[in-house]
Amino acid sequence: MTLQVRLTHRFAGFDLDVAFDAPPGLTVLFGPSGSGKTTVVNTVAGLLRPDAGRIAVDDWVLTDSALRRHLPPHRRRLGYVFQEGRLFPHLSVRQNLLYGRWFAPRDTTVPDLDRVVQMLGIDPLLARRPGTLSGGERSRVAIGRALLAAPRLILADEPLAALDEARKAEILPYFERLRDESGVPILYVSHSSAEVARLATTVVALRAGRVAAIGPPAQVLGDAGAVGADTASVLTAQVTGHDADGLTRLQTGAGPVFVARLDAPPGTHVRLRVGARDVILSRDRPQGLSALNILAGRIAAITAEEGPNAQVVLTVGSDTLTARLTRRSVAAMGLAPGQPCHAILKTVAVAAGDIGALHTVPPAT
Ligand SMILES: Nc1ncnc2c1ncn2[C@@H]1O[C@H](COP(=O)(O)OP(=O)(O)OP(=O)(O)O)[C@@H](O)[C@H]1O
Repeated sequence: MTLQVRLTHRFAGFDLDVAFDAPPGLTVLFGPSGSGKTTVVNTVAGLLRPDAGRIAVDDWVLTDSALRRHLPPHRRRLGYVFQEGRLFPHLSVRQNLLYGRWFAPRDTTVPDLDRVVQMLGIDPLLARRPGTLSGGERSRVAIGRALLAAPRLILADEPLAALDEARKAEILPYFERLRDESGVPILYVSHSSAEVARLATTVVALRAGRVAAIGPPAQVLGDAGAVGADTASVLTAQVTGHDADGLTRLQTGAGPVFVARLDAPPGTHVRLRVGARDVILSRDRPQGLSALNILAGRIAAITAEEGPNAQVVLTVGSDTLTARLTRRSVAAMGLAPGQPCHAILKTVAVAAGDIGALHTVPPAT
């Protein structure tokens, strides 16, 4: 199933004109405050009727201004996951989950409650009321409720924004499962490039009401025109072992990388996020540095930014790595496309772990 969005809408002082497809998997709408993310989501949800446009999931048309079709929100077959879950406080977790089913049409196969409960690890919570749950537990219940409505599309509007880092880390794997197992496109709004690197199958970067870039996270996060100062790279790697001093060894296409111990067995595939500001370049292989993570690559492109900085894009193995440095440094080092170069990574974040085979939730039809 693919969500197709084409829409134009004008508010006083704001002009939205976007077109994108969200294929199966998780599509992040990513952009700064005021770029139009919520307006797009509200239009897809049916809460806002756009001036013009067409929104469809395959041939299920939600909005088509030319046909004057605009389905009301409750007939759109959407599952919602909001900040804090927005659960009903007077109902138990079980009743909240079953509430989702009311929205599933009679002729659809609703995912099995037990399977969803197992997938989200919420079995011990079923008899409790939302008021007694942690923020992360509430989010998991909200994901379950959305799935049990047998939706054709899941909308998640900054679902982690209200959670602290520890709770975010707890809930992210469940969004990965949802992405990998629900079979339903997920449209996910976020400000956070870390969430994009970890979760996105596709990124739609919005800027001032327009699509600035669309593509896989490695491509869009490396595009300064699309994501501004937050440029980052996504590298693919595989866990090769755990060392006695508490570090985990990973193999990238351009050499080994060490990170703080990762709770994942050898062979696990992970995505690494490296901010462009966290990369230092050296023409020669540096010696005597405290940095552990040094990758050998080749300069693919150098782009001047506005102001004193430039972006240098390296090919490292089959990935690309972007470094931000001053134009003065680029000139002083005599950097040019095609040259071999070493990248010293000051900080490496593990963005996503392979979570292995899990109980499959049958796709909603
Ligand atoms: N009902 C409305 N009437 C007038 N202007 C609106 C309305 N809703 C949104 N806007 C304007 O449209 C622009 C885009 O807003 P929107 O909420 O879609 O941005 P956003 O990317 O979701 O921002 P944030 O990340 O802060 O939630 C803003 O300039 C906002 O002020």
